[in-house]
Amino acid sequence: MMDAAPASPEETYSYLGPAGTFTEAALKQVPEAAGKHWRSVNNVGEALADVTSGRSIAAMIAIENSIEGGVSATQDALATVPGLRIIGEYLVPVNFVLVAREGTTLADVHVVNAHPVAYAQSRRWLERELPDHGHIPATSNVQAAASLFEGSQADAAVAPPGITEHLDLVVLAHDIGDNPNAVTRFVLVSRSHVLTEPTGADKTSLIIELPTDEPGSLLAMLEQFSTRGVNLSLLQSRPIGDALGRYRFVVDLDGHIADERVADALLGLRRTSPNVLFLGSYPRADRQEVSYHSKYDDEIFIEARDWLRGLLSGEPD
Ligand SMILES: O=C(O)C(=O)C[C@]1(C(=O)O)C=C[C@@H](O)C=C1
Repeated sequence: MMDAAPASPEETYSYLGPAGTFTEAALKQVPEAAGKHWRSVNNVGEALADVTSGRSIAAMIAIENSIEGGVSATQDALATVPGLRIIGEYLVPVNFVLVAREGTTLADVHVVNAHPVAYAQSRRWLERELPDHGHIPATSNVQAAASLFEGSQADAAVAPPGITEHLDLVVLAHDIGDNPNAVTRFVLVSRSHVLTEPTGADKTSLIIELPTDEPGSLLAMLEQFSTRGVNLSLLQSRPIGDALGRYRFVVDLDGHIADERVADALLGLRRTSPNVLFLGSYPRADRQEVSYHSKYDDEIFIEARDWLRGLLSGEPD
C-alpha cells in the first residue's frame, strides 16, 4: 500500500508524512483510499501541487485545530491555488508525547524539535517543564522525531503517541498537549469539479473578498447568510498579502450548495463581493444533520421563484 511505486495518479493519495502523522490517521478514515498508494510529502504546498499537476487523485491536509485555530498555510494555499475542491472532512483527536534517543533524560533536554502547530499546542507544558528550551521547527510531527537520528541539534521531539511503533525512541513525558480534548480537522482535496451529493449533513467552504474601503461591507457579507437562515461554523480573516489592511474571509457554513437557501446566499455574495471562491460542499465529519427554520425550506424559495416567473410571463397572481 503506502509508498509502493509505481502507481497511477487515480490510485495515489498525497499526505503529510512520513507514516505515523496525524494526517496519515485522517487518511485512514477514507474508505476509497484503502489499499491505494499513499504518497508522503513534506508540506501542504507539495500535497496540493500533486493534485493540481495530476500526480495524485486527492490530498489530505490539516485545515483547523481546536486550540491553534485555522492552519494558515492551508487556508492561504486553498485561496490561491486554482481548481481545487474539498470533497471530505475528517476529525482526528491530537495528543502528544516528548520523545528522545535512548539514554536521554528530561534534564538533558535544551532544544526541542516540533511541528509549529504541535509546538503551539504543547507550549504551556514546555514552558513549565523546560523553561529555557529552544525550538527547531519540523515539517511534521513524525519528521520532528525522525530528525533526532539525522544530526538534528535537538535533544527531544514533540510527536504523536504512536511514534515508538515507528522509531526506536524513549518517551520522556506523556500527554504534553495543553488540552487533552484537542482535535484537528482535516480535509480531502481533489481537483474534481464533480459535486458531492447532498446528504442533509453537509458543510460548504468559501473564501470571500470584500470591496475595499466600503463601510459596512463585512456586515453586508454576513447578512447574505443571516437573511437565508444559514449558520456559519467558521469565519476567519487572512491577509490577502498585497497591502496592509487587505483581508479575505474564510467561511464554513452549514448546508450544501444544492440547498436553495445556500445557493441563494451564494448569488447574493456573487453580486456584492469582488471575489467569491467556492471550495466545495461535502459531508460533515460528525454527520450531524443541519437544522434550520422551516421558512428557509427549499420549497419556500422555489415557490417564490415560480411566483415571480408567473408575474413576468403575465400569469394572473
Ligand atoms: O505532523 C503531523 O502529524 C500532522 O499531521 C500535521 C499537523 C498540522 O499540520 O496541524 C496535524 C495535527 C496536529 O495539529 C499538528 C500537526
